Amino acid sequence: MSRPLLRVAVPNKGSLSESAAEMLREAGYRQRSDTKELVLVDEANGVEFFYLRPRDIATYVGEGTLDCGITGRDMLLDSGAAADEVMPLGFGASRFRFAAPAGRELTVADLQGLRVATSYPGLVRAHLAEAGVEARLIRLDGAVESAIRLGVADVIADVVETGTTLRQAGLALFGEPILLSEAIVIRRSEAAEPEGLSTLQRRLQGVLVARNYVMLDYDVSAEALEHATGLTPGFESPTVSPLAREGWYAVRAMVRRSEAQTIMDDLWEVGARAILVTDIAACRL
Ligand SMILES: Nc1ncnc2c1ncn2[C@@H]1O[C@H](COP(=O)(O)OP(=O)(O)OP(=O)(O)O)[C@@H](O)[C@H]1O
Ligand SMILES: O=P(O)(O)OC[C@H]1O[C@H](OP(=O)(O)OP(=O)(O)O)[C@H](O)[C@@H]1O
Ligand SMILES: [Mg+2]
Repeated sequence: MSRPLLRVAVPNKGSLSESAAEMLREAGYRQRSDTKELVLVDEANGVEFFYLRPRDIATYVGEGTLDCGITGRDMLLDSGAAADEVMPLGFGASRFRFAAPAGRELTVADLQGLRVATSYPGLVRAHLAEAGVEARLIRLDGAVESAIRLGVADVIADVVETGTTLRQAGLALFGEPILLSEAIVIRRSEAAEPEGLSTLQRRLQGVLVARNYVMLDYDVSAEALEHATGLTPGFESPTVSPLAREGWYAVRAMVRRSEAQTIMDDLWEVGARAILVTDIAACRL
């Protein structure tokens, strides 16, 4: 008997869509070749992908019509849907912040009675309630940075990545970040774990590791072995094998890609030689 397909929501447009599809491809799944396709069945991997607006994904997953999905943490929390984050995906990072015309020194307490424009009213309402501030929310679909200049709001709350859009609108940030967001996998709250979700998660985790880690190999003498392996402890522990040459060892360990060059310098200093770095194509840890 064939297993039911895992039904996965993927952003069809916007900031997250390309990176999400790329990550799923790296995890071995088929992805659509035409951006107009709405559904793609990957029979061999037991998954069916539904391409939906990122903002709607939490609703589908929360209602249980789809098993899981990829969306932004900010969108999940804004939606109020009965869905939970199961893993962060390391792309689509942004901050959700208040901004006002540059030079207007404000704090969150000053928002009492002011008009706040945003595309994320759920998120802002919850944040203001926690701060005990009552403001009037003006819900806009996008291009929120224009709301102040056009006279419909006093301040805005919006997604900030580089800050370029804010600066161009003559706005400046104030207050603490409301949220640090990134792309995440979500599933329905308080429901049995969908069959196949743990495989999807392991595959995506494998992509994250392959992206963020490299394999380091080197040769080292018995005297320097302890010092060298201290620099490369690996995940569990490094693989140490004796070399044909008496008193020498080959060591293999995973290290963070961002730290590889510094670790190579340090290994050289303690006497390691033939230090090699190779990419990891895929992994399950
Ligand atoms: N520079 C960015 N601009 C907008 N969203 C970003 C950015 N970087 C990351 N994100 C994340 O992407 C998601 C927003 O996606 P998207 O921009 O596709 O939605 P949207 O603004 O509602 O749609 P659209 O802009 O197509 O109307 C959010 O989770 C957000 O945090
Ligand atoms: O800090 P930055 O790098 O400038 O990026 C943030 C901007 O990008 C997003 O807009 P998007 O392109 O999604 O358009 P939208 O406002 O219509 O959603 C977001 O809403 C900000 O406006
Ligand atoms: Mg947008």
